[in-house]
Amino acid sequence: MAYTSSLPLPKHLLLPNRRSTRHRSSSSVSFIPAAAKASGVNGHAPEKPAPAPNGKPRINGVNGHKGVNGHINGKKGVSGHVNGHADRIHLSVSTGGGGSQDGSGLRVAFQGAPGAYSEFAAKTALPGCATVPCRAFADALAAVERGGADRAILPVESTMEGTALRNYDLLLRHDLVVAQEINLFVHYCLLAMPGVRAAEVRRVISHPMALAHCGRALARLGVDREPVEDTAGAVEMLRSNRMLDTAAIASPRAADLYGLDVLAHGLQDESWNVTRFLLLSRPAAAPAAPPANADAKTSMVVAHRGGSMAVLLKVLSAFSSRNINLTKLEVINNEGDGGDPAAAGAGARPPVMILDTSARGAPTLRAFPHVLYVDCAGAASDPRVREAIQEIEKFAVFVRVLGCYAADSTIYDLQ
Ligand SMILES: O=C(O)C(=O)C[C@]1(C(=O)O)C=C[C@@H](O)C=C1
Repeated sequence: MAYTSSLPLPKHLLLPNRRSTRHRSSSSVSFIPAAAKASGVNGHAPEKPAPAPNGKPRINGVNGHKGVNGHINGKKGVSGHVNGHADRIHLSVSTGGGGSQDGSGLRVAFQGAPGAYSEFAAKTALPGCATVPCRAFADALAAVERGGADRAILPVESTMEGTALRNYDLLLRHDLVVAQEINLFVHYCLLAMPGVRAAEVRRVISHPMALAHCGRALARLGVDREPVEDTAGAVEMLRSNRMLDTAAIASPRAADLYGLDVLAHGLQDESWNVTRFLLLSRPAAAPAAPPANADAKTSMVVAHRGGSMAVLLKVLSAFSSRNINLTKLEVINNEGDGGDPAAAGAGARPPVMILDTSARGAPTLRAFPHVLYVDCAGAASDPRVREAIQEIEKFAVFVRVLGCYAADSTIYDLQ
């Protein structure tokens, strides 16, 4: 499993590949904001912060992280620095596509039933939006492509899981761009039908990620685990089937929404559990460039011929020579098989499929065994970022810019 870490702890910079598949490796450096962690005590989540000016609860991010290239991203936050840490407020983001600042008029597709974390993330990013439940993330993305929704929301990394490669795979197959990012604190609760006691629970159902994130607590409970489509879907299932020997892992909000009892709070193995979501849009309906007062971020995927170390150095040099900070770097390789899954044998992961929208005519899906996922500070229109991409294009097989949007280091706490 890939691992995502937060700065500024140097030991987090180079992390082992924990993915169990033999032929694909993935290693990442990725920076979900770490400010609140730094201010927490003994690994416990810090006290709940005052609500942000827009009424959303927030945990302040740090704007003083050291980046991969050692460059310090020391730009001023909206309210200035304290000891090098910026107390940032939520950046307002132009929603484009006819929506207003708070997203009213926009339909946001999410995976799961009402009450899923993805829906909360959408509603936090765009409080005025209408949410559209979908069975799977693929359906949410397809809804946007077909015009049935204006945005899709996709969890792409978490502090416990690292990069959600399954969702990057989806993103790359679609002609959609990143319009906005949002970080959400994920608190898991154990929910059961009213009156059911913890000792009566024999089985726990939830989204596979939620079950994985709560592995230790579930082992202590000694219960069976069963994966279902999403956390809120598990709660809905419990309710509609009046299951009395089963509990669900979901949010406290889902408990309210479906009228279930909360048997336990904070079930996750790590108290610090943040998920980063991306809001995706059709390219034509994406917001214009981020507002001038916002720090911009550009996401891209770089496909190359392999020989990762040399390529990696060249990519890093393209950015560091221009003093551009990286906020994410994920290396994906099919190892030892030249990228040929047939030669690699059973268990090999197929190459990454990326929709190439650059050519004239219909976009085509292309297969690449070696790719890098890169997020850098700065707008795609910034001459330094443009030049860095042009330099990378000289040695890469293919580069696709996935979006340029306002960087948001705020972590929202919906507890
Ligand atoms: O099932 C949900 O509630 C979701 O929004 C999905 C999802 C995920 O896919 O990672 C999102 C965040 C949580 O970590 C658990 C599950």
